[in-house]
Amino acid sequence: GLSGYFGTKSRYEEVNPHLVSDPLSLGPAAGGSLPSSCTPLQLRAVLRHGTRYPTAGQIRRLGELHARLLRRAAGAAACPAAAALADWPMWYEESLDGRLAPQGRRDMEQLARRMAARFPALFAARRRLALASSSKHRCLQSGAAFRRGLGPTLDFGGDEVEVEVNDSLMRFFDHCAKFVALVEENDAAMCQVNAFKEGPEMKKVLEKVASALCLPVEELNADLVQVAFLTCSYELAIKNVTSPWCSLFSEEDAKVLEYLNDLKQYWKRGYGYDINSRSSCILFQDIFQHLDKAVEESKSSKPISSPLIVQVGHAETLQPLLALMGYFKDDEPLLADNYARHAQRKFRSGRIVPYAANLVFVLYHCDHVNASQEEYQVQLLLNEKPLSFHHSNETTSTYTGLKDYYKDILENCHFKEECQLPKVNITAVDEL
Ligand SMILES: O=P(O)(O)O[C@@H]1[C@@H](OP(=O)(O)O)[C@H](OP(=O)(O)O)[C@H](O)[C@H](OP(=O)(O)O)[C@H]1OP(=O)(O)O
Repeated sequence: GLSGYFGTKSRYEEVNPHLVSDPLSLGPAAGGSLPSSCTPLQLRAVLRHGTRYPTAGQIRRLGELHARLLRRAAGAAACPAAAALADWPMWYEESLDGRLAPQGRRDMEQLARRMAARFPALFAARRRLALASSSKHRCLQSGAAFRRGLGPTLDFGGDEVEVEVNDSLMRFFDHCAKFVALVEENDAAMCQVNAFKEGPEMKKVLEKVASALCLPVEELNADLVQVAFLTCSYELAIKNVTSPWCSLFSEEDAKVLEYLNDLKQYWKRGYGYDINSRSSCILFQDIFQHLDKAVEESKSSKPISSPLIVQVGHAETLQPLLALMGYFKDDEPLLADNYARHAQRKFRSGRIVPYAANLVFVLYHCDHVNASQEEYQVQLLLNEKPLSFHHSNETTSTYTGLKDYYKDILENCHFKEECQLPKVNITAVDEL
């Protein structure tokens, strides 16, 4: 099927297929677990919102393409694919603009229930849950759904869904002037993405789609073909149906369109430019400040003030953070002209940040089993699967070992300085 190639529009089930038959299953047991003398002290989760509707811009494009097919279908010659799509009811309205879909609420409720089942001691009654979110509607709604998923038996301080808006941590990219000016608002920054849209792989896809739709190829462009592919992904994620839009694409085409989406993620949120990941150091440091605090409290036998911290953001919250930490980095950059060389790449956004993606830091306190064992240990889970630490290749690390590995970021990455616009007016991409 095509569903493995939907990039950031992938269902969470793509990375955890066992959830299809049982949404509450914890899946295969993760290796490398800690001894029973270790108890979790703090859990910090950074989530992407659940399944959402397309953004207004994409809905507008889809409307345009659909209208074109309607006009085409009114013409003389028979063209079955175009006729089928002209008949397809265009039900997306611009007002849906990236809002959380009902499936997105379920994504979050179920994720919360699995997390609680995985860490029963932390999610026990009367533990404090600090819940924060980006100001976007889909994230606030995701936060509320997550909390609802924890259910009435867990007492997190009454019924009111208190989700704190925290854009400085969840939308740090908006507040980073250097990122906004040099990447977000700089057309030249996306030159690899734009070059790929005009390149030979996309040209082939365009010609195939144009021929299936009996349209002159000049009437199509990469953005319209991409929206057709996106619609296939949205219909599956939101409505769980295989839409007629999917029939326009083969698996080969899907791989090309996945690469197009990954190129955007790479240059806007990943390794493409340093500022993409550096802008997230404010979030990275916040995570370690809270871990530090929990260690201090534990050392002085105080109750942990924030045992559970859950924050809901975007693909563009998680992806830069993972890049800052060095995950999913290929030897070669993703470029318009090295599609073929990247068939086995690590950077596949559908595997990293599907809907409801989650990165979880768990801090443990371990009673001394022997003198050499460190008291504080950490585990990292991405989409509920252990991530190996780069410094050890293991799935658990001593807290001091982890801090030592990221010492430079923790000490020398300052959001304000990193995000300051350079005094000279640079917009050339090679100077970024
Ligand atoms: O779906 P698109 O192409 O409109 O892009 C989304 C962005 O919309 P925009 O291009 O600014 O209109 C959208 O931007 P806003 O937050 O709406 O400003 C997000 O960046 C979204 O990521 P996520 O789904 O919230 O994790 C973006 O989605 P992904 O690129 O993460 O799939």
